[in-house]
Amino acid sequence: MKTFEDLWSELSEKARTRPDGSGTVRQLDAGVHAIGKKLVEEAAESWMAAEHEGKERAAEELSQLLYHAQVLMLATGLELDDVYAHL
Ligand SMILES: N=c1c2ncn([C@@H]3O[C@H](COP(=O)(O)OP(=O)(O)OP(=O)(O)O)[C@@H](O)[C@H]3O)c2ncn1[C@@H]1O[C@H](COP(=O)(O)O)[C@@H](O)[C@H]1O
Repeated sequence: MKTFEDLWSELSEKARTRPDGSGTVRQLDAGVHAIGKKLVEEAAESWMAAEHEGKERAAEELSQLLYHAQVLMLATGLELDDVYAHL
């Protein structure tokens, strides 16, 4: 099973090597504003799923929220430790 740190390594590598067909590269090219909107959308979908759609759907939406949080971190030039420092 993939962890948060595993995903971070994978996305960092995608950002560095920019492989064809990567959705992450597409999102990074779209910029912070577009990524931020996607993050908010996934947050709302996570909330709705948790309140109305059950645990499995909530887990699915929350995984997408975590993904988009990492994309925003990459777009902003943040490292995991920069965020972990505030936990
Ligand atoms: N975990 C994720 C992940 N979670 C969410 N998403 C993106 O978020 C979208 C979900 O948004 P929605 O629910 O709104 O679905 P949608 O409306 O079809 O999304 P849109 O594409 O229209 O924005 C998906 O379509 C993906 O674009 C993800 N995209 C990629 N990953 C993982 O990231 C890694 C790198 O992916 P690539 O960069 O695509 O190679 C791989 O391990 C992937 O599994």
